[in-house]
Amino acid sequence: MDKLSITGGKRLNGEIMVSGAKNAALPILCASLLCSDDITLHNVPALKDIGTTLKLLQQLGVKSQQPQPGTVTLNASQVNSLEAPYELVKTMRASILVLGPLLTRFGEARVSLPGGCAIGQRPVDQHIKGLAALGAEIHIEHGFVVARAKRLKGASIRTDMVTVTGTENLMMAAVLAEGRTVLENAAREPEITDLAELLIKMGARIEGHGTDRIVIDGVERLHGASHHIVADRIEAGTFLCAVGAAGGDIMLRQAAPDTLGAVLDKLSEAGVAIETGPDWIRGTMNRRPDAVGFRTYEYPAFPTDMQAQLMAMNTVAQGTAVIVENIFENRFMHVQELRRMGAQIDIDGPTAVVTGIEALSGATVMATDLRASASLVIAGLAAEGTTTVERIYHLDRGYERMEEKLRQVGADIVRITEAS
Ligand SMILES: CC(=O)N[C@H]1[C@@H](OP(=O)(O)OP(=O)(O)OC[C@H]2O[C@@H](n3ccc(=O)[nH]c3=O)[C@H](O)[C@@H]2O)O[C@H](CO)[C@@H](O)[C@@H]1O
Ligand SMILES: C=C(OP(=O)(O)O)C(=O)O
Repeated sequence: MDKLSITGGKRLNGEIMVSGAKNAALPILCASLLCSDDITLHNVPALKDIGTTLKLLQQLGVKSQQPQPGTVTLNASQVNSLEAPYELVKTMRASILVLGPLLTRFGEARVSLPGGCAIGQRPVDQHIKGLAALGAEIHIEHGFVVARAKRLKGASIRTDMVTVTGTENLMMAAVLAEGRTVLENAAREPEITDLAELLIKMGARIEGHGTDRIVIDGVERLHGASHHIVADRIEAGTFLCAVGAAGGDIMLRQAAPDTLGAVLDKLSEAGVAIETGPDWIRGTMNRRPDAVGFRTYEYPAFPTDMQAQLMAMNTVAQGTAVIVENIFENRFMHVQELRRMGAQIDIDGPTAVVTGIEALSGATVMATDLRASASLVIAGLAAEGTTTVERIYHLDRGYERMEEKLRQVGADIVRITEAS
């Protein structure tokens, strides 16, 4: 299993190209199931989760080609299976995103229930409730969500909480339903907007994406389209936290600063000088950061997917930060690993109190989930001595060549590949 070895204390200086967003690319790949023409996608990041999704789509009968790095063409004219098996779904919860498209286009779908995941229970009851409201006969059978409907019928759906993949699944189901669907309490994440923009290019009639009320008028069929995936705001935010913790001056190219408002505000508050242009963000840090407290909420508030990384920066800040995780009930697993490096963090339920110290000390730590892994890399970059981050397969799910990108800006970081 691969590990990363990081010798901390190097300032980060130079340019990094931001990749396409994992969380936009995953639903968009699944949207290819909605028509029988070619869907061509650009700026698709080379990630393990993308590979898993392509494998799942191939098992369903979708043909895919990658004419050049970052470009994928998908064709779902010969779908021959309507089942997403446990073996693939268990490795990636986003596999649930084939449910809406398969059901609405083919009238049937069997998708394995994703397992309980590291960061929380993450049920899919709202996906099920929404599809039932659209007229699906839907139940759980032998660990699978089994859904059937001759043709879905538009309905008004208000989810009990804001759910990102829930909104995406229901939006994809509604585009081919008969009549109007109104999604109330919809998620407003930029990845929802990116998916809606692709669907509109495919002929869907959608309004209100980017707000909490999305109105979809179903159409008979969709057609081929091409689309450029939006920049990964979480990857960009992760590199900015790294510069906040380790110091330096980095320029992020191909970024989408307008999707990162809450994160850029917090970094500025911590003392990182932030400059932005239409597609770039520059972050400069010449001193120890100031502690910054924050609470995670749905977009446009501070994202849960950045909680661990900003916590890592806070471990070396001046002062004390209070951090509240409101989205997932078990998303502090990086804390005990950060403590191994000397971090002072107390946890009480969803609240973490971080008292900054002058310097962390390198240690061997274990990555437990995707963003926890990123926080350990940030801590390693800021620490004295060498940090070994084990189990980085989590990191490879969501960061494209992270160690190469960091090396490019002067970090001392290497991947150690060992036979498992
Ligand atoms: C592939 C993808 O885009 N993943 C993102 C997506 O995950 P994901 O879409 O799984 O997260 P949700 O927005 O659905 O989850 C929000 C909250 O709602 C709960 N919930 C959700 C659905 C449901 O049917 N029932 C229910 O109780 C969840 O347990 C969680 O507490 O949004 C999360 C919140 O921004 C991010 O951390 C993930 O990176
Ligand atoms: C939690 C995440 O992803 P997923 O929903 O795919 O587990 C993430 O991207 O931080």
